[in-house]
Amino acid sequence: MTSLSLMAPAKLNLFLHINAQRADGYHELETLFTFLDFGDELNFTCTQQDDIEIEGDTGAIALEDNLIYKAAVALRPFRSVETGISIKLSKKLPMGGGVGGGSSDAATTLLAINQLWKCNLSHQKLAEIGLKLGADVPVFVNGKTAFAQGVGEKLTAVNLPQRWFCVVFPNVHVSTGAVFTHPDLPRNTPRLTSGWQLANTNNDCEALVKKLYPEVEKTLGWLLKYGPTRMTGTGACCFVELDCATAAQRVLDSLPSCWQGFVAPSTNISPAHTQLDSWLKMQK
Ligand SMILES: C[C@@](CO)(OP(=O)(O)O)[C@H](O)COP(=O)(O)OP(=O)(O)OC[C@H]1O[C@@H](n2ccc(N)nc2=O)[C@H](O)[C@@H]1O
Ligand SMILES: Nc1ncnc2c1ncn2[C@@H]1O[C@H](COP(=O)(O)OP(=O)(O)O)[C@@H](O)[C@H]1O
Repeated sequence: MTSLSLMAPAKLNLFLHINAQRADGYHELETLFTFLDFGDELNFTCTQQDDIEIEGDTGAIALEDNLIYKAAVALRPFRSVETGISIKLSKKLPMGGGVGGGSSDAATTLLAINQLWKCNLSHQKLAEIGLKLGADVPVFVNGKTAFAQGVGEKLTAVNLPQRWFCVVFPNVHVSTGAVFTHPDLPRNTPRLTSGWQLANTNNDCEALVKKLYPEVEKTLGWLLKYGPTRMTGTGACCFVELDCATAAQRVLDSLPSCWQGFVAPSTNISPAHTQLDSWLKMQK
């Protein structure tokens, strides 16, 4: 049966400004998303049974709560072949880490099953479907480094120079919802009207998350000696930007054993899109 393997890459928020809160509780953001050439691995295979199976590193997440499953269910109405799907997940990204692990898995699932079930949906349509699964899903479906506004769905592609990052996960799970519903979260950063200089930006969630999770504050302090350091999304992952792989690896090698981490280069095009393009060429 036809099969397809794609990465679900990590994302970093190089900055994250919160401008306002909408009536529905979601927040208007301005953020700069970039992808890393590192992430979960998903293998998709069409099956004779008319069901959606997920195996591998699903952790404690129930099938119906898994964003991979939700993405597959969302595409079932558009299926034009009589097959089910079996999905093997190899998890590399920390859950609830601010690197978009769940959202990226969902987006990669939409991209892959759109092909295998011959749904023939545009990426615009997949992004609309993805937005219902999570605010971060559209940027992964779109697959380009982007300045994002709205809740994260209004995307303007940008090209950034490649940088190397060491990303550290201080082993605390930060709930995105808990941060966004916290009374102390700043929600009134003025919108960027004429572009941005990274030096004049920040992550508006950082001060609150440092207060709620001292381990995050410790991680940011430890990384600071190596270079410009920031928390991604609502955390808990923090990153330091470096000039080359060697410098990034040196940071990882000196990481305290109580923390996890990885190093990877940034990429303006999501690896999932690069892999999908190669797969499509081979189908011709
Ligand atoms: C904060 C960001 C920044 O990129 O990333 P993470 O830290 O999650 O990686 C995203 O906006 C997260 O996107 P995502 O992780 O898909 O969040 P969702 O599941 O849509 O929302 C989880 C909860 O976060 C809050 N939320 C999320 C996005 C947003 N623009 N405003 C919000 O208020 C809402 O309370 C929502 O119920
Ligand atoms: N396949 C999945 N991988 C990771 N998290 C998932 C998955 N499916 C559902 N989730 C849930 O989504 C949450 C993380 O969503 P995600 O978009 O990855 O945010 P973050 O960027 O904070 O990791 C996790 O707390 C987890 O409960």
